[in-house]
Formats: sequence, C-alpha cells, structure tokens
Amino acid sequence: MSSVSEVQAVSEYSVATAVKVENVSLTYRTTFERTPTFKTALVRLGRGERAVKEVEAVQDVSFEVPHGNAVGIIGANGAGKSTLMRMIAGILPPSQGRIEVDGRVSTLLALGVGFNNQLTGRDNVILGGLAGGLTREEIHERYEDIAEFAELGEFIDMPMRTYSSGMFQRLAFSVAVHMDPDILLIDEALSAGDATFKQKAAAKMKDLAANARTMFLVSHALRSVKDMCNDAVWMHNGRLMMHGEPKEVIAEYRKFLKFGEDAYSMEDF
Ligand SMILES: Nc1ncnc2c1ncn2[C@@H]1O[C@H](COP(=O)(O)OP(=O)(O)OP(=O)(O)O)[C@@H](O)[C@H]1O
Repeated sequence: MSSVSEVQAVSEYSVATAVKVENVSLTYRTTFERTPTFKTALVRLGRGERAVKEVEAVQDVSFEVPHGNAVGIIGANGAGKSTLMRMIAGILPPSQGRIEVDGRVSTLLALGVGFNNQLTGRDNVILGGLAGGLTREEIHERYEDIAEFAELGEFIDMPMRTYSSGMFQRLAFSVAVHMDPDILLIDEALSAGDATFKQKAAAKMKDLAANARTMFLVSHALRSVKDMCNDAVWMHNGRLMMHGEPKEVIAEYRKFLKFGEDAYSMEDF
C-alpha cells in the first residue's frame, strides 16, 4: 500500500491530467532558541528540550490541472504559493495528502537554485542540464540555444559570482525553458530583469504553453497572470481560495484586497 504523503510520477493515471493535488498540507517545523538566558538554556538542555515553531504553510489544498494549461498562482505574501510549487516540484514532500505529476518537471524556483557561483555560466549550464536529466549529448546540442537566449556575451565564460541578478536570472530562465519540460514551474521569474528580457521570457512561456506544455507561474504581477495564463489558483494563509478563469479569480482577489483600479494598474509592469 502506498503511503499518504508522497509525490509520484504517474503515466497511467489520466492522460489529460498533468498535476493532481489531493488534500495536500505542509507544516514547517522549525526549532529555535528564544534568546535564551543562561538559566533557561541550562534548564532546557537538562530536559533535552528545544522550542519548536510550527507553520501550517499549506492546508488541505486540492485541485487538478490538465496538460497544456498555463496556471497563475496568486496570493499575498506568505500565502503558501512557493511551498505549493516546491511540493509539485518534488523538492518538499507534503505532510499530508498526495501530489501526482505526469511528466518531466523543470523548475525555476527561487531563481538559480542549484547554480554554483564559483563556476562559469557555461559549467553551470552543463551541471544544470545533467541535474535536469539531460544527457551530455543533449546538453551539447542545446548549449548554443541556451547561451544565445540568455544573451550574456562573454560573461558566459566568467564565474557566476560576477553576474548581476538580472544576468543570473536570464541564465536560470534559459536553462529551465530549454530542458524540454512537460511541466515548467516558474516562481517570480519576471520580477527582476530588464523590460526586453521580460518580453522575451513572456513570449517563450506562451510558446511553451501553446505547445501543450503545462506551466505554473507564481507572480504578484496580476497583469502577467492575466496575459499569460488560462487558469489561476488563489492562495491565502495556506488555503485555496479559488481556482478557475484568471479574469474571475483576479477580480475576486482584487475585491478581497479592496484594490482600486489605480492600485491594480500600478502594481503591474
Ligand atoms: N523553510 C521554512 N521554514 C519555516 N517556515 C517557512 C519556510 N518557508 C516558508 N515558511 C512559512 O510558510 C508560509 C508560506 O510561505 P511561502 O513562501 O510558501 O509563501 P508565498 O505565498 O510564496 O509568499 P511570498 O509571496 O512572500 O513569496 C509563511 O508563513 C512562511 O513564513
């Protein structure tokens, strides 16, 4: 019998479903010291105790996403959006419930995680490709496209610690989209980087979604969710508030935040 807390790849489950999230919860447990005095530290140590803080980051969330959908994940700070994405990516196992994913996932979470700053962009492309499951030949074939898309010029052969955050982001985005993923997860990819690259990135994502690839985009820029997504999930305090058409979900989210028209257009790029 399979356990209730797992992320698994399924191929026979349903051809139409790319991602199924079923009653998923995640609780972070963090041990910490509340600036202990010498006395409390001794007492705790004596009892083998540590203070534990629990955060219910995602609570009983369920939804299904068919292949080919571009899903915008919206919600206030701390709503649980990134946690949900990490679980879909298989980086964090749910505390409860299950997530079924059909296909190969490529992630652009917390941009460039996995890159080694001491190595050159070129070496990181190779490492990133291998980590993403490509063979050396496949990476070799795609290398020029990745480098060209990132537009780093000769910086591609410089250590990544010399990159600006925008350059870092362009390379991370380029690697993720060239992995030929079935499911692409992007967390705030459009928040930094210059206007030209944002447009190019948006066009590339539309391209992927048009080719029946599934995409998740976590963003505070409601306009980009409206423009690029045909599906939306609104999270608040770890709970799923609404799942549906981006236009409707965004309208409800705005009502909830009591945003006026002006605030809305100012928040977007
Ligand atoms: N590693 C962690 N350990 C403990 N608590 C965490 C950890 N990561 C996130 N949290 C907590 O879980 C909750 C959800 O965080 P999460 O990052 O998923 O929210 P988010 O919707 O992505 O927020 P934002 O829009 O600010 O990026 C928050 O209360 C956060 O403080």
